[in-house]
This record gives sequence, C-alpha cells and structure tokens, in this order.
Amino acid sequence: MTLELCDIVWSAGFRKIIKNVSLRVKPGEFLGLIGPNGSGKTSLMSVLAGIRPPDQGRAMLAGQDMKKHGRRKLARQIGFVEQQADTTDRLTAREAVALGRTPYLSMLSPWSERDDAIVERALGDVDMTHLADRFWHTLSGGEKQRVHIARALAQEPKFLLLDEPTNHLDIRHQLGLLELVRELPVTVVAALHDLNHAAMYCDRIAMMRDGELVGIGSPADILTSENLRDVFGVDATIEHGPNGECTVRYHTGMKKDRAA
Ligand SMILES: Nc1ncnc2c1ncn2[C@@H]1O[C@H](COP(=O)(O)OP(=O)(O)OP(=O)(O)O)[C@@H](O)[C@H]1O
Repeated sequence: MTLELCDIVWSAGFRKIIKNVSLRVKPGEFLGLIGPNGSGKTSLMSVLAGIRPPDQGRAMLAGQDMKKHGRRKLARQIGFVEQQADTTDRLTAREAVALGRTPYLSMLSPWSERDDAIVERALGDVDMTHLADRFWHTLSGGEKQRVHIARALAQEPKFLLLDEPTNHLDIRHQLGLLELVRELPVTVVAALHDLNHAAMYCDRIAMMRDGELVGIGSPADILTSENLRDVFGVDATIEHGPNGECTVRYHTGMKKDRAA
C-alpha cells in the first residue's frame, strides 16, 4: 500500500503553509521529517493523515485520493499520534488504548477477545501494562505519550504517523520507542527534532524549510554540515561510521561566533 502527496499546497487563511510538496512514502520504511520550528512538519503530517485536505494537489492512499476513502477506512490504515493531544474524558489508560479499536467495531462486529488481546499487546509494547488501570489525568506527560502511541498501535495501521513522538520521554523510553516502531511491520513517518535519532533510526529523511521540502534521501545525504547550517542555522561536523551511519557533533560557542 502506498501513501503519496502530489504537489500539495495547504494554506491557513491567506498564508501558504505547505508549498508544492510531493512525497512518496515507501512501503515498510521509517521516514523521518526534520526541519526548524514552524517549517511545516505538523501541517504536512496532518495532510498525510488525511485530517487536513490540501487546497491544491492530491493526497493519495493506495493510489486513490484520500477524499474518496471514508474516515473509518482511513483510520484502519493510518494511525496518527499528534503532538500534545489530550482528553478531558475520565478514562483509564487501557480504555484510552481501546479507543484505537473503534474503526473495527460495529453491530456485526462487536468487541471480542481478539480486541482485548490487541489492546494488551499495545500496552505491553510501550511498557504501560503496569499502569493500565490508572486514570488518564493521573499519568505523567511521558506516560500519556506512551498511551497515545499504544492507542495508535491498537488501530493496527499500515502507516504510523508520529509527530515528535519522543517529546516528554526519558532517554530510555525515547530509544525504546524508536526501536519499537522500527521493528513493527508498519510504515512509519515521524517528525523528529533530534537529528541524531533521525540518523540512527530512519531509512530516509525528508527535510523541510519554510513549508517546502528541500531534500529527501538517506541520513548521510541529508545530514550534511551545509544543510545544517543553511536550514537550521547551526554549525556541526558530521562523523561517518564504517557502515554508512552518521553522527552529528554540534559546535559550541555559536552565539559568540555570531556576535563577533
Ligand atoms: N491553523 C493555523 N492557522 C494559522 N497558522 C498556522 C496554522 N497551523 C500552522 N500554522 C503556521 O504554519 C507554520 C508551520 O506550522 P507547523 O506546526 O506545521 O510547523 P512545525 O514544523 O511542525 O513546527 P514545530 O517544530 O514548532 O512543531 C507555523 O508558522 C504556524 O504558526
């Protein structure tokens, strides 16, 4: 199954936020989306998730315009974990994860033991089994984030879209989460701020600046000193390992250099 954007424009009011972006997500890949604050990552993810219909261009799932897929069908194929999503409902963690099964339930297909098993597995995947009966409002920011991801996993999507999924997580859970999603039999698109995490886990990286897609390719192709200076305004050296892996080493004293 494919997910593809063709020459997408999305505007808020009169301002173009996403500017003529074309992108084909390859089946099975882990695609990272990087870019400075306000460069359009969240907006692009929302278009990819089918939440924001583009003003121009086409967002396609399985070769068909997303507008033609119903919400329920989209929800079975695409799990989207938004930034800072919250709920005021009085739910336990387990009940919040169970919401992920909604697109599969109907009068003819009521809740079953299989749904229970999927919910328990999703809770286990994000290391939240021991907190499954806790109420949502009592969870920490990181625990809530893990519940959101479990809810998306319970959707059993083909595409998992994660908007800054490691926000709020401690380093063990950041690495654990990225390792988990890389191992899952799903296609992942994740907006990431940590460029070394993008280098470690992504098959490809797409880089945005001011609403435009300015590059897409392997971590080594995208994470260059020139790109980091031009797009992020930081000075860094990229170290390359023997197997093509790369590590970003940021230079300190940037403020002083700029002032000079
Ligand atoms: N509904 C909206 N109305 C007006 N402006 C918007 C709207 N949504 C996004 N924007 C603007 O569009 C630009 C891109 O926002 P977006 O949230 O997509 O960026 P981002 O790359 O995800 O940023 P960050 O890294 O800070 O999360 C920003 O300047 C933002 O203020």
